[in-house]
Amino acid sequence: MAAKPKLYYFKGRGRMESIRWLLAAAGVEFEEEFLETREQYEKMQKDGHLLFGQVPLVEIDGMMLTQTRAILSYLAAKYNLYGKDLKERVRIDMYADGTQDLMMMIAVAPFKTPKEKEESYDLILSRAKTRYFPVFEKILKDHGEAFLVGNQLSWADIQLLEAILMVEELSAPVLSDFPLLQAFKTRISNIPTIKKFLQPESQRKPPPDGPYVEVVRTVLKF
Ligand SMILES: N[C@@H](CCC(=O)N[C@@H](CS)C(=O)NCC(=O)O)C(=O)O
Repeated sequence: MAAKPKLYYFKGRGRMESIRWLLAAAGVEFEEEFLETREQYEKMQKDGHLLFGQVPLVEIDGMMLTQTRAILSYLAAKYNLYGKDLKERVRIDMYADGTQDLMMMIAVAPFKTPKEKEESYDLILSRAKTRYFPVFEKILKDHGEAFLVGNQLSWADIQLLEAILMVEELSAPVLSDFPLLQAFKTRISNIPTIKKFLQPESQRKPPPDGPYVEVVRTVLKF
């Protein structure tokens, strides 16, 4: 049996969380090593596994992979979550890049000053409601299927659910004007592997708190 993928990152969401989501949705078990000290990070640098000196790092199929998007597209292809042809694939890429942009705005906000943080959250909610959610509502309407692309689950669906839940943590309810997205959320949340990942005991990480922000600052020295 192939070794389980191993994820090297902080004990929090950041750039690794979408990778955790994709593996979990694919029903793949994974191990994690958490970065907690500067020494650990320096050792990883010395070992030469961090291509550009950065995490996420994922050990899988005999490879040490970095660069979040490269890792996500490898996993999407490997676990049949990347459409049936190039045209589906490029739409999945567009949708996943869009939700990733929105989620990165949320991920960096806790590292800002309280005033900047407040402004960021206002901007995120406005972007979610006026830029991203209307687009996905229309895609679901025009496509008329249970999924964003084609007629089977893809990386785009998984990441959109992740993004919706992150925005809802900032201000629920955010989907009242988006009935198709509300139904999509219910539908995708009930896929058994995803339902399992949404349980409290899973490897899904909570929203960042003060101690997490401090660990990241200490390890990365900023
Ligand atoms: N483009 C890279 C960016 C990775 C990145 O910025 N990682 C941060 C932690 S979330 C890091 O390792 N920063 C240390 C540094 O840039 O020196 C990716 O998407 O994986």
